[in-house]
Amino acid sequence: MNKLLIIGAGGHGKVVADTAQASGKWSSIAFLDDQHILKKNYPFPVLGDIEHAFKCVKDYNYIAVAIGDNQRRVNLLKKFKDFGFKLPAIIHPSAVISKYSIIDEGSVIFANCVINANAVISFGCIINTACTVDHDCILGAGVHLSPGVNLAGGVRIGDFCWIGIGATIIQQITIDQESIVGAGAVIIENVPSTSTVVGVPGRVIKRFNNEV
Ligand SMILES: CC(=O)SCCNC(=O)CCNC(=O)[C@H](O)C(C)(C)COP(=O)(O)OP(=O)(O)OC[C@H]1O[C@@H](n2cnc3c(N)ncnc32)[C@H](O)[C@@H]1OP(=O)(O)O
Repeated sequence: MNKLLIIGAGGHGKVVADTAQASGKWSSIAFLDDQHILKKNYPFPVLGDIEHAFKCVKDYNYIAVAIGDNQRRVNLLKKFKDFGFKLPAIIHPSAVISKYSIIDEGSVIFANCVINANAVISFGCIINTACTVDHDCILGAGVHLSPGVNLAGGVRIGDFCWIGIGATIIQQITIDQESIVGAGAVIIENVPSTSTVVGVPGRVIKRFNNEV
């Protein structure tokens, strides 16, 4: 039977567990969290801290990392993969996924998302509730689309970008790596790497964590 460990028992972890359970692919689901003493009243057990994973590989063959920090999530996924865990793509049954799209391992796709033809969701992405990713979009590793993000056709998003809740990105735009798009922004021009962009239309307010 397939058994799933989830690293991180916070809010995002709850939704990952709920999504995994809804997908019906796991006979057993449990969490690991470094603050496991605080995590009572979860519908799934919290077995111990994150290091405990290395003792669980014989009992739990799959692992998901439910940590919001994009770089840390990807680093942990790679570490657990090297150790012998399988990394599932966890997809809610209400999501509509084109058979011509690619969803890489370690990614999660929550309820009511639509992923259209030729889209690529790379390693360790979070496609949060009710996002649409249209045809030919390419998302790098560790991208997080917050709830309700809409990407038009052919959008490219670099590694470790975070796109805020309700943002909209028009067709053929490139958002370079490690950038942040603010909640509700409408992006109509390419965004350079390590930028923070907010507003309608989007404007860069920070680069390399400094004001511009
Ligand atoms: C399931 C989940 O919960 S997933 C998580 C969903 N959450 C989100 O999507 C949150 C997205 N985060 C944001 O939008 C944030 O405001 C960020 C990341 C864009 C900016 O955060 P910070 O870097 O801390 O910027 P800060 O708060 O200092 O704001 C800087 C300026 O930008 C403005 N600003 C910040 N965010 C926005 C926004 N989304 N739209 C318009 N203006 C904004 C601020 O008002 C401020 O303006 P001022 O200088 O004129 O006062």
